Amino acid sequence: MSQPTETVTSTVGDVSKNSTSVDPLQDTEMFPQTDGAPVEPASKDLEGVTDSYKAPNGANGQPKRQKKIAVLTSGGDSAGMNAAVRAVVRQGIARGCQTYIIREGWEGLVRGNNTEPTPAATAATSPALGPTKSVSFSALPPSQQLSLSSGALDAEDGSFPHGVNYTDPDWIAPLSDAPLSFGYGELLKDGAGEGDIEELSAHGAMGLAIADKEDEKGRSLKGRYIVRVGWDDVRGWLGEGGTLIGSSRCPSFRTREGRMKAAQNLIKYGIDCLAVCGGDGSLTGADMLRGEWPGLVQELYENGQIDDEQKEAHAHLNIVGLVGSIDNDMSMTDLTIGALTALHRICESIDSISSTASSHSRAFVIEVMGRHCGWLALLAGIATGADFIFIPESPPKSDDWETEMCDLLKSHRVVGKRKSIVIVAEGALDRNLKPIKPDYVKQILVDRLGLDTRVTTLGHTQRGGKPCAYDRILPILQGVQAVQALLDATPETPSYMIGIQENKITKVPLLEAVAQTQAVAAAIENKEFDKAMSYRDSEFREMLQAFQISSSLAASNHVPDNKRLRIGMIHVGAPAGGMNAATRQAVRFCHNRGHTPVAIYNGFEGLLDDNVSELSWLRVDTWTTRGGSELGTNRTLPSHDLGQVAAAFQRHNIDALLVIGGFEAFHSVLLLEQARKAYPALQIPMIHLPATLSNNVPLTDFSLGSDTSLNALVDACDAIKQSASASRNRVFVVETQGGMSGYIATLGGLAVGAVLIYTPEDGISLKLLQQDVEFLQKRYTLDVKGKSEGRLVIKSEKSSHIYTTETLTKIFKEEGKEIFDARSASLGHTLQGGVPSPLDRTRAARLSLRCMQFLEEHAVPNAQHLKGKRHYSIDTACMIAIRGSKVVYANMDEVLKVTDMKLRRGTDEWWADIKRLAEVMGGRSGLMASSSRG
Ligand SMILES: Nc1ncnc2c1ncn2[C@@H]1O[C@H](COP(=O)(O)OP(=O)(O)OP(=O)(O)O)[C@@H](O)[C@H]1O
Ligand SMILES: O=P(O)(O)OC[C@H]1O[C@](O)(CO)[C@@H](O)[C@@H]1O
Ligand SMILES: [Mg+2]
Repeated sequence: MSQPTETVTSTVGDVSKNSTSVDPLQDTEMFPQTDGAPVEPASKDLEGVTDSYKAPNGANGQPKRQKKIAVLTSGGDSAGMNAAVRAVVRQGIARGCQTYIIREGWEGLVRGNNTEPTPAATAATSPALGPTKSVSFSALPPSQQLSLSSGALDAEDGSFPHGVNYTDPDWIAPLSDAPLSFGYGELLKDGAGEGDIEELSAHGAMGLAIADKEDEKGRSLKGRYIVRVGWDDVRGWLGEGGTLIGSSRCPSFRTREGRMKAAQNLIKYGIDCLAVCGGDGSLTGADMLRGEWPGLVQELYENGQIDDEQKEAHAHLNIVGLVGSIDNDMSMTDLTIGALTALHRICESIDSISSTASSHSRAFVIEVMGRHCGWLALLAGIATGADFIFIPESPPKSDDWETEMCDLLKSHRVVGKRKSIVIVAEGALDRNLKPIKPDYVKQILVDRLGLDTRVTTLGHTQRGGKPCAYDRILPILQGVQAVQALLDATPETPSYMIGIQENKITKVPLLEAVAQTQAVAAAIENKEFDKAMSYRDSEFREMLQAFQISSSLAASNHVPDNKRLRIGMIHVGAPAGGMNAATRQAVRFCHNRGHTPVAIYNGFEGLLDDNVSELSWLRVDTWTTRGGSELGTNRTLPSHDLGQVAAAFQRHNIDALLVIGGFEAFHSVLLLEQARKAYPALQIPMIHLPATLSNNVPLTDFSLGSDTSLNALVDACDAIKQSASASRNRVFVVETQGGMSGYIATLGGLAVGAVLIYTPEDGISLKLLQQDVEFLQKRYTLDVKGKSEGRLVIKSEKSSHIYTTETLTKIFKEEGKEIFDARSASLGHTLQGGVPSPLDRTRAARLSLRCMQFLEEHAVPNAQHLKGKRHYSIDTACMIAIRGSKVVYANMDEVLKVTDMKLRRGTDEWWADIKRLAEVMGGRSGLMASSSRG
């Protein structure tokens, strides 16, 4: 990973100069100053913080400072920010740090705390431990309190796989050593902000009633922006939309004076590590604060606002960025926290609009968010099968885009399409940088095509609502790595931004990511659109290509007649979300290139019955949104009758084969490849596109359908947890599908905050059950009486033959005694999901396009007439796989090497370590860790 260059530094420098002029519309002052008073001189008194922890001694016998980590959310809110805050807080505590939240983004940091906490608020609650337990970290070896190396850093490209080493028992700080709650969590969750209990009380009984609701102990957040939090303060936050700690656009932080106040407040509270979750602007601000830090500290010292000790202790500030923004506009990461949830909201809306559009044969012009980035519009276009999109990075090709658009929509109408959907990104531009606005687009459609057209602006509905599964998992994985990056930071290391590339959590220098993001905007401003696209990640470019191919009916891309292929498409195994979207993209590719898409219905059984036909462009139009399998699928393998399968390929002149499905689909390609020698008709290129909710296909990190399934699980578990919480003291054992793979249980468990997860990989033993019961008893005992949270235990269906879901539930019920109760729920086939998730739809389109390109590259036309004259190497019978940060084609030999054919799963499941992480985040590891080791 290259370090930021000087040019990059000067780019950022320019931004800071320009940014002193604040756009009043962008940065509305949200919070009137409460007293207008300047921030008081910093004192070392840790106002409102009760734990008088004994810092352990360092090597020289002097007390060591315990790390203090604060987290804030800034810029436009996005779903998943709460999960990020929860992850930073819990991971920070698990690593022996003190944790703080900063309310209202940079604004809160500039303001600091103007009020003292009420006496009640100073009492940290940890019922079993007494109200103000001192935190004794002397029990921990010193190495655990400061920089712990992940050991998993991939030196090659500066990124690391998912793991901090969760399996190391010494890694985790005992949870019982720290106060579980400081009491503010519930207030924040209930939406309390600047309430003023005294003032409300002055308004009589009504006021009191409201005040009572805010906090029965008289706690208030008024004037308090830097708030100490404990483990339980962030409980129940995973499923909440927006950001519970508040966000803002803060004009004063754009000024040095504002950042000076922020620095003073950080020092005042002894905070030396800061995690910032926000968009490009917020992270630019973070980078500026870190860059200016030495100067700010010096100035505070010279002004007498901090003393020698503080100056020395705060010579460096460690900052890490988590990218939270629905726009997905940050460079050097594939996805930002919240972008996928916004895509969920958009797809829900456009799916609904589509049915009414079709009923009335109407056109709809839909505006989606994205000030400078077309990701939402592009992905929504693919996921919903829209006809035309406008995005800032890639404006329509011609200056006369009106004609370009009308021609395309007309071509769709000519083949019989009843509806027309045009998606316009908020920041859409033409090639001359003139904004393209929905009303104008509508007028064109009415005037030129005579279409009955409506405009819908989705607005802030896109930013709201509960996070999808991925926007819970991603912020947890990234939040954990953010804490790691903070603990690993030295004065010499740059500030990092935690990102993701395909399925690999990465850390990249913040400065570089910010500079590249700004370079996209600059390229657009300079009308260098190719350059702007080149700065977006490769996924973005492939998605655009997939969209263009799927919506164009032009013959201009047709290959010459003698290169045209008949490409077979078949579904094998159980249905999975995204199978139909993948097939649609494959069919559209064929039409775009002049090939013939040949559908094989009902799997290999159907092939033997000659249940085969060609698919038209229009026939697959609505398939993006359809769950299940439109072709029909079953588990029959070609080995059922290999000879007849080969004969059928010959009869139908199949030149190449796309196989979409799970483990059986992989097995089918393997069998077909192995039979190539015996049957010349099988001498065709073939590719497997993994699709199964179990995600048990070896080698690939993800199969289509697994995201849909996780979302179905999350929805169900949210409802179950609500019931469990309402009934108090209740544990729910939730059974998931997944065959011999614990993927759904593990990732689902992480996403819903399950306290225990059982998988076939790890199995269940009596000893484990005893420990788990002990943990549950401990955990419920620590809850504030009458306020117990419902807790979830996720059990994969094949975790144990003996300890079935029913048995487990009975054991928990019996052993819970008066402390907790137990119930069970089995999710069964609901996990196949209804409507496929946007991630599965778009991933399907992208991977399917790659598969078709692979087949086109390797196939020869009229394969069946060249019997015996062709010999394909094993490299032409492949699986397309997402592997770490890459999409790869792996031949059957390569796949076999990492396959356990008996257990029908991979031998190197990338997520194995995530179960340990889920145990950390659910509290089991910390609570069961001994505080007496040393
Ligand atoms: N150049 C800058 N210098 C200092 N602070 C900045 C700078 N740019 C932004 N900030 C701070 O970050 C805040 C949020 O920035 P912005 O409004 O650009 O949103 P964002 O973080 O990009 O998120 P999103 O675009 O997703 O809404 C600003 O109000 C300001 O306080
Ligand atoms: O909520 P606000 O402050 O009006 O900001 C809206 C903007 O924020 C975003 O949602 C995120 O940057 C943009 O897509 C949108 O233009
Ligand atoms: Mg932004």
